[in-house]
Amino acid sequence: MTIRFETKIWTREACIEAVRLGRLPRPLVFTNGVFDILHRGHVSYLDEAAQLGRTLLVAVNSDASVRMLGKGDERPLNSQEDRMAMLAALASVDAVTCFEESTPQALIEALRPDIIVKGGDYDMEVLPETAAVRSWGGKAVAIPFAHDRSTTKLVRKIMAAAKTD
Ligand SMILES: Nc1ncnc2c1ncn2[C@@H]1O[C@H](COP(=O)(O)OP(=O)(O)OP(=O)(O)O)[C@@H](O)[C@H]1O
Ligand SMILES: O=P(O)(O)O[C@@H]1O[C@H]([C@H](O)CO)[C@@H](O)[C@H](O)[C@@H]1O
Repeated sequence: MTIRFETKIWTREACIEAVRLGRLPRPLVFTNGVFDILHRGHVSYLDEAAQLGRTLLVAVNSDASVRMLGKGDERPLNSQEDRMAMLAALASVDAVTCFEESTPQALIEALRPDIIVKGGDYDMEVLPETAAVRSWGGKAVAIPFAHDRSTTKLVRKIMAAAKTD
């Protein structure tokens, strides 16, 4: 049987081509991140991001790219394929792709989204992505950090629970 949400997963090249051909209608909202253990903060933030435009595209750091970010030797816990599948299964997400670099800058420049979004743990004013999106008339939006959730906190909780076993 077909897993319907898997059609939302695009290679980088297919994604760029789909945007060029208007198959991912604008306003195009772009966000990126690791999304290692999906939590309520993520899904609320993605729902808010989707409401800013017509298409929400999520770019996930590849496993090699996550290792460049220094989040810890054990990260990512979930592979890029699994992280992309979890995101594609969400109603708020229209398309998912992956990037190999340590930042999404080159992908953003290729896609030229109308809006880029991060969570409120980022200061959009200092991100290089913000300067890029503004250069073609787009906007950078921070969505308030919500529910006091993070993958790091969940990992700590699991480790603490394992120690008391
Ligand atoms: N609780 C939250 N509320 C709003 N946005 C969030 C929240 N947690 C993460 N985000 C946003 O989701 C995107 C992906 O973040 P990320 O996967 O780094 O989340 P995280 O749970 O904080 O992970 P980690 O603990 O590994 O840093 C980022 O743009 C981040 O700002
Ligand atoms: O999941 P994270 O750690 O929020 O994702 C990172 O975001 C960075 C951000 O866009 C600041 O430039 C990005 O550079 C990094 O590659 C991760 O996607």
